[in-house]
Amino acid sequence: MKVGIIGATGYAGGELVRLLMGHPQAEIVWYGSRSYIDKKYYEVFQNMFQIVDSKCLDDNMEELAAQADVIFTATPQGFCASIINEEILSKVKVVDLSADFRIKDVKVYEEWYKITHKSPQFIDEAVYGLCEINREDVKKARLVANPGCYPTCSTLSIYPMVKEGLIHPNTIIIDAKSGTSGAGRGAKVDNLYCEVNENMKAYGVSTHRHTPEIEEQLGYAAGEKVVLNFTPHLAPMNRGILVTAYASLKKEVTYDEVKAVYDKYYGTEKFVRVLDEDVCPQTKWVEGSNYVDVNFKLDFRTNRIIMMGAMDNLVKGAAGQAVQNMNLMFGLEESMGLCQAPMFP
Ligand SMILES: NC(=O)C1=CN([C@@H]2O[C@H](COP(=O)(O)OP(=O)(O)OC[C@H]3O[C@@H](n4cnc5c(N)ncnc54)[C@H](OP(=O)(O)O)[C@@H]3O)[C@@H](O)[C@H]2O)C=CC1
Ligand SMILES: CC(=O)N[C@@H](CCC(=O)OP(=O)(O)O)C(=O)O
Repeated sequence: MKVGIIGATGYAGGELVRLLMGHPQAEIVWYGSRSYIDKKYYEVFQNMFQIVDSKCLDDNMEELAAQADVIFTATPQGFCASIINEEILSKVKVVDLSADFRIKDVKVYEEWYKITHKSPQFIDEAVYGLCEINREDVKKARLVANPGCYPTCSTLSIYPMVKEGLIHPNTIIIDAKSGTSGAGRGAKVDNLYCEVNENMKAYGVSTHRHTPEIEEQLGYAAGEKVVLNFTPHLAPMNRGILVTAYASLKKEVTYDEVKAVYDKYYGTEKFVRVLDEDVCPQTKWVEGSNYVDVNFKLDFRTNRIIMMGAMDNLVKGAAGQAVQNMNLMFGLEESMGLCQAPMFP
């Protein structure tokens, strides 16, 4: 399968290259860039020295669509929507890592992202690529909206409880932490070493753009509109997302009952691991892998449940999930190229 990556010189694009190098059916034919056109790819990422000798190319989607079977857009918000058209989609499948096609209500997208959507006509068709939940639709898709990093970890951690109607969805509070690679490779003062190292800070409090994405996905599970609190924090680590979410229980439940619910949804899932009782997910246990570790704790004193999740933002939160989607779209084994065990320590 011939693969083109627009935004191959970013963190998510770089991770796509790393994963696809180990994919037995994929050959990268286009290393797309905006700032490094004609430079060798390994000059941008020296970890690819003597591994990738190709040059970076521009973002000519028409030419790329003629050469590739699948295109990944690992580009800023608004880019994919600005270049997609019917001709491209008739020739090639597209997995967009940005948020352009994740939110079904274009007004909500424009309000939270502060940009005008350039291709609203494709929003309905796009499939939200949370593989464990939308697998059958992904298999038939031409255009997949790869979920956001926080929404992947948050939704998978909470989904079984909402779907089974065991919690009041409007009491959900999500506290999340991310490593700095989640912010991309672009230079920003907030992400300088001295600002991040030995420091923890909340950001986007009550305004983070992943809020409506999580609300929409949990809303489908609940069968009703969901409104929740989501607070992200920047953590002094390269990779990883940790979610701790709280919600009120609708009725008394036992550990075994809730464990059975998580096993019902994830027992046969390769990439979602429901940990043993009292084991809390850690970012280090999933680093470099496509796994999401989830678990929960019942707090009988407050009649609330605490739901936890950990994953690597660049793998299951971006490039790994994008490859998982590609595998489904092309009828390949879903885990192909994604079986790396997590790195530790
Ligand atoms: N980092 C993460 O953990 C996650 C990221 N995402 C999403 O993936 C996308 C990429 O993120 P990330 O890799 O972190 O960002 P980076 O800033 O690291 O990379 C952005 C990439 O897009 C390219 N680019 C920027 N502007 C343009 C443009 N106008 N035309 C064409 N290419 C352009 C850059 O090219 P160049 O360097 O050559 O200028 C670079 O390759 C974003 O939509 C992000 O929200 C989703 C989930 C997780
Ligand atoms: C640490 C950090 O800054 N993280 C980014 C999330 C990046 C991301 O995943 O963006 P999309 O999912 O929307 O494409 C942020 O909070 O904006």
